[in-house]
Amino acid sequence: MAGSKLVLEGSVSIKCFILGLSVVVIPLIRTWCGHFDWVFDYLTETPGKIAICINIAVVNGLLLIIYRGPLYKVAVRACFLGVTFGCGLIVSCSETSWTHFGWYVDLFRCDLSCSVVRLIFSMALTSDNFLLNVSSETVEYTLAAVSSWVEFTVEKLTVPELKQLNWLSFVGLLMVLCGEGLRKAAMLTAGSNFNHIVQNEKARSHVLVTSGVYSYFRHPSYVGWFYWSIGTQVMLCNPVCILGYTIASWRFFRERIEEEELSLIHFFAEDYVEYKKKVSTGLPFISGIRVN
Ligand SMILES: C[S@@+](CC[C@H](N)C(=O)[O-])C[C@H]1O[C@@H](n2cnc3c(N)ncnc32)[C@H](O)[C@@H]1O
Repeated sequence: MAGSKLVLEGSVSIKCFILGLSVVVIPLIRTWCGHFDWVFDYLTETPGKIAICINIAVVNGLLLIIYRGPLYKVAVRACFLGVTFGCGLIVSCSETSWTHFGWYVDLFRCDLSCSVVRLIFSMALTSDNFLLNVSSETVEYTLAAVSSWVEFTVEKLTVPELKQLNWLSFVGLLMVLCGEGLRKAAMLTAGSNFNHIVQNEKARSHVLVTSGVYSYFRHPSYVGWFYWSIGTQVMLCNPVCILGYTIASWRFFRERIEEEELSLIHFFAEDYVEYKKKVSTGLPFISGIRVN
């Protein structure tokens, strides 16, 4: 029963993501008749904006007719991710000084819309998995994202040359891709033992994972996430947010690791203590919970 719900929600989210992504067709139709470099201009011109608004309204109307209740929530979120991913793609492919911002939007969307990967892990694919629900952590996440957009825009207008450091943006892109790769590798390795909410009670099926990426770092997904978040700001050449994200993520993971390791020692006792002795957390200056 739960399995069929999972497959249904998974297929709805994929279909709606693609439906939202259809936004890329609008400037492409015009591009086939003209030059590519005005694709971005088209997005910012009034006819382009109207065409995109009409596209979104039509798609949303379709979703309202087709889906009801919780399935509509899944559909509308997946579609929203598709639309923003599509807009990011258009900006990334255009000859504009906003290209790096387009990369950022797409990589950010990729992270949020990893419903396909989550399907592989057989996790419950509810609207929670899009990480767009309002919880205190999501508010902080949104604040962090908004401050990076504000910094990017302000500096782009006041010190535009700072946003043209292509080599730095490539370093950031590399950090984002490697971080995301490590995080996904951790999820794949841990399988059903990987839970987005730190567990306080041990499930019967929960076993200690020490192989694969877990043999290099005790917290590979947090290592990946840490460098992914800083990488997004390096990519945007945002000096203030690079510092802010580094401090905020470091403090967040230090606390989270201590909380998580307390439960893990409770669950696996000596086995975890032994594992802790052999493998480091992977995060700079974070050693995890102290064991006497
Ligand atoms: C979001 S996952 C993060 C896992 C790990 N901290 C990482 O960075 O890859 C959190 C869940 O993973 C579980 N967990 C963490 N390390 C584990 C391990 N080595 N083996 C099995 N479960 C683990 C914790 O009990 C927690 O519920």
